[in-house]
Amino acid sequence: MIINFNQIQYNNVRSLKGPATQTVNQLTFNSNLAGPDSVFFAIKGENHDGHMYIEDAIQKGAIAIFAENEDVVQTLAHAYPFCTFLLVDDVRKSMAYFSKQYYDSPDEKIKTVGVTGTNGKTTVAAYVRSLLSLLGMSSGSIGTTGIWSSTKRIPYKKSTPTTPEALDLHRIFKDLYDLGDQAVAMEVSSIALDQKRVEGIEFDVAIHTNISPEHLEYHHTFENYRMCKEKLFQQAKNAVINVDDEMGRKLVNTYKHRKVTYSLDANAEADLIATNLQYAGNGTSFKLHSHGEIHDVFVPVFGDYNVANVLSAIGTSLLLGYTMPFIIKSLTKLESPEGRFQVIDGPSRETIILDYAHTPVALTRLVDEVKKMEHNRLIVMVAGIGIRDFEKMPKMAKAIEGRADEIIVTVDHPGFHEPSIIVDKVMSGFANPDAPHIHRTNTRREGVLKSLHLGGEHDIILLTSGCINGAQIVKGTEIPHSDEDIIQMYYHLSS
Ligand SMILES: CC(=O)N[C@H]1[C@@H](OP(=O)(O)OP(=O)(O)OC[C@H]2O[C@@H](n3ccc(=O)[nH]c3=O)[C@H](O)[C@@H]2O)O[C@H](CO)[C@@H](O)[C@@H]1O[C@H](C)C(=O)N[C@@H](C)C(=O)N[C@H](CCC(=O)O)C(=O)O
Ligand SMILES: Nc1ncnc2c1ncn2[C@@H]1O[C@H](COP(=O)(O)OP(=O)(O)OP(=O)(O)O)[C@@H](O)[C@H]1O
Repeated sequence: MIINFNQIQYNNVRSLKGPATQTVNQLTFNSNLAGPDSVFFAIKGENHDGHMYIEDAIQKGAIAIFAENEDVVQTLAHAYPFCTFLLVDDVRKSMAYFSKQYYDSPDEKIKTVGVTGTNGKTTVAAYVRSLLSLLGMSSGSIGTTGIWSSTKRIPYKKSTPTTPEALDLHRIFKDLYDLGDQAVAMEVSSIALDQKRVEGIEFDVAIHTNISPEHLEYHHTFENYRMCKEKLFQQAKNAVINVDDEMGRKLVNTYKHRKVTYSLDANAEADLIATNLQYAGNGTSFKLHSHGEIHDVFVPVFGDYNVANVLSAIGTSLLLGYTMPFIIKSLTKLESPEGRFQVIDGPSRETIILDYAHTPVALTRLVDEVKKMEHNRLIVMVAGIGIRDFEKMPKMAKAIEGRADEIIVTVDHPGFHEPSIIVDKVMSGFANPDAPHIHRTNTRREGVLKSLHLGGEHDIILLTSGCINGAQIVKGTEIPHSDEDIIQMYYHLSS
């Protein structure tokens, strides 16, 4: 594509050196991935300064560079006169605006729904994708479980665990639009908001599920974390807000556009309230109170918090113009994401539940819900995540202690850490770490096998936390891993 950099609109270009026009066929922020005719964005990261790799990118064929460092731009523009150099105030911001324009603003051609919150983003994005598609607005989704069109999973190589970098994001929007989808529900992490990955997008709907401490290794303070999440609502035309959450209640006061609020509290002031939640066969039934009317609803999901997540999808559909009777009818066919309260039946009538819960709050609520199901003994596996916040690990142990018959402690994604150090950190949260029903394992595979081994007739085996992209991240490498495969193999071998 021929680009005249003088005609591109981004708000922070300080100067342009070199040719104004170039033929561009690739965007990248990683010099190792630069190829002929690429645009390279020099990002200052936690470990490297992208400015150090500009020459590397040029050697590999980059013909335009976005950079913030004036001295570097001066020197390199002189050395590489065939290359275009754009000096900008904020490379990440420029990357977001440039990517949007490069792909012809695909975010404006489809409805965009952004989901933020400590717990529930993946679940809500999947519910919104499913509900909108059932209502006739074919919708994709973007997040931890991958990139999905309205009909299938699309095998992208992901640049990040949850919210893609801007240049991937706009390509995905374009691909979804080209596939005929009319909407996309995407997880928007606090880190993505901080790193301006969604800058320049005006969301049709922004959803807030809840907030509790998370990612403090990145944001350092809870206040920074909260402020990052709030940014999503400064770029949204409509909002869906959980008022059972403190940040949600504050948002309701500050957010001035159209909004739908939701709650599980019969006494709350909210547009959507679910009461009388009851397990019913393969799902949950409840009464939905909305503006003086009461509706009977059945939805094939488990867990009170998942009913709250369903309310956020209902709110989104209402804001996008659908009517309540149509929505309620469609909810009976709602699809859930994999690994979120995913139930597998074992051969001796054990119930194995795979659930991605990995924050102390999510673990507590998950165990509350699981205990409502009929069972003999409860076996719970918890995993410290090496690439996440170490401070939350002991709190995960506290959330489980005294609530399960057997506890297996293991590791997810050790990263560059020694697995036993991560296990020690989780163990430090138990009042009695030497109790005979608490077991240590150093890999997720061992943890799953130990849990299955301890399970018997009518037991529930709850395997928490999980994989990113079907893999365990070990020393920077993705090692393929699937709990489901291990479960299948275990029962096959022992039968
Ligand atoms: C911790 C963190 O914020 N990491 C992000 C950060 O990387 P970094 O600061 O380590 O980058 P760096 O290694 O210092 O390098 C700086 C720049 O130099 C470039 N470089 C480096 C070396 C080289 O040879 N050539 C080169 O061009 C790098 O490509 C990069 O652009 O900047 C990169 C470029 O923007 C991001 O892709 C990267 O996300 C990584 C992949 C990541 O794992 N992020 C996680 C923490 C994340 O974003 N998580 C959230 C939430 C997940 C959840 O749901 O809980 C998410 O949305 O995924
Ligand atoms: N609304 C909710 N409130 C509390 N806990 C929830 C809620 N929704 C889901 N959970 C719990 O949190 C776990 C993770 O859910 P989900 O993957 O949807 O969250 P997430 O925000 O996408 O997390 P991540 O970004 O780490 O993937 C679920 O498996 C469940 O145990």
